[in-house]
Amino acid sequence: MSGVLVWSCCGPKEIANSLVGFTCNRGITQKRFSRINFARGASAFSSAVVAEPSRSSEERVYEVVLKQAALMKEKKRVTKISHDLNKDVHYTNGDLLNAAYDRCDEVCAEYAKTFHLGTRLMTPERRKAIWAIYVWCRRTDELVDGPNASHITPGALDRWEQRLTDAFEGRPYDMYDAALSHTVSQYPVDIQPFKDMIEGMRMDLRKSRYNNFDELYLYCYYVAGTVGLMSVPVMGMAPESKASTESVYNGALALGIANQLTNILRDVGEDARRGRVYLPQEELAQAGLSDEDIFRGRVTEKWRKFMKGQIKRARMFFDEAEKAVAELNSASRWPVWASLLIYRQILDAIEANDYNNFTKRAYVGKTKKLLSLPAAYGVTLLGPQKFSNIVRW
Ligand SMILES: CC(C)=CCC/C(C)=C/CC/C(C)=C/CC/C(C)=C/[C@@H]1[C@@H](COP(=O)(O)OP(=O)(O)O)[C@]1(C)CC/C=C(\C)CC/C=C(\C)CCC=C(C)C
Ligand SMILES: [Mn+2]
Repeated sequence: MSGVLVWSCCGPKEIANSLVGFTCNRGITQKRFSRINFARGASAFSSAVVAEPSRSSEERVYEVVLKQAALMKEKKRVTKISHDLNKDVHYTNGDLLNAAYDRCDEVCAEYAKTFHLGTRLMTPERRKAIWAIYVWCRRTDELVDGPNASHITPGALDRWEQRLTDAFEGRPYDMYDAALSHTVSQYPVDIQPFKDMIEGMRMDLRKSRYNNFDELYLYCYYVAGTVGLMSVPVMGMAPESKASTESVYNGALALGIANQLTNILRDVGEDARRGRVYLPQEELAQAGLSDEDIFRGRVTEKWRKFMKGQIKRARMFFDEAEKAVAELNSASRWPVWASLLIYRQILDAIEANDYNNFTKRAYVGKTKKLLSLPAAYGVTLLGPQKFSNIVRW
């Protein structure tokens, strides 16, 4: 557990020290080791740890985190803009830009009602930027998950990436891209997490099994951790925050990972019907389970025990994220708390379904979702500790 604390609370010097510690430890971070041990038991993983002399996914992702945090501190982007976006014809026409953001607003309201409601407390400029990022993410996800998914090739993803670069360089292709183009000209948002999300979609095209948690972690970073990294520069940190920018980025990354792990645990049956098993093969084997058990879809004692470990690990990522939310700009905290509280309840719903995630979909009902909004507001105002002392939840 101490490793987890190191991960989220230390400053750059301690992080650097802990990374040095790693190298001496055959390239395995104490953080990763502790995190996995916490959920699964040390012996189950020691062989995987020794057998992997190269850098772990967490270390590789952590490098991106450091880079993004440095960029936010410098308040500049790496990608060179070919010209001043604010002088560009697209942006001098305020009506067109407003229309572009309005379209993002509509998509967001349609696809993610509660989240959309949650963004209402953000400043108008920030919420428009978050909508633009949301829409780009949603469209990217739809490429591989939507109705045309079977036609999507690596070439199509390459073209999508080229379009992304164009948007970042001030050459938007359509209205939604115009909103994104404007957003990235206003906030220190870097292109790397966006490219990484597309990489996650490529991974989905070529891979349907994950050998171990290290592989799954990388996938989760690509498709969801990236969302956290994209959002922080827009949400902003609280001016009074004493936390390091790196620790806030780590929290944002953790929230993305937690959400994606939850998503995977919720969708085990649905994914299996599409021939996909995201659960780490080595962990399944360690629990005496295999793909066959998943395709058969019977809730056994072995399955329950296995799921308990997986849920525990997802909750650890949520806990890690929680610590960072309070460091965000106060106007941005509400939607983040709301999304955290709602998504975390999916894990409770899996438990309430007696771990039957083969044929029963764990979901958070409308009422619970709506109740999460005032709860999130309460936590935003009081902080999680004081709030839970007042309300038992
Ligand atoms: C306030 C807030 C939540 C802001 C994020 C807004 C945003 C840009 C969301 C984009 C989400 C999106 C469409 C991602 C594409 C890939 C994807 C679908 C990932 C899965 C999301 C869940 O969607 P859903 O349940 O609809 O899944 P299906 O497509 O139906 O399978 C993910 C599980 C991941 C989403 C990840 C986040 C919302 C991470 C949010 C983290 C932050 C906003 C950082 C907060 C900062 C701190 C310091 C904690
Ligand atoms: Mn999806």
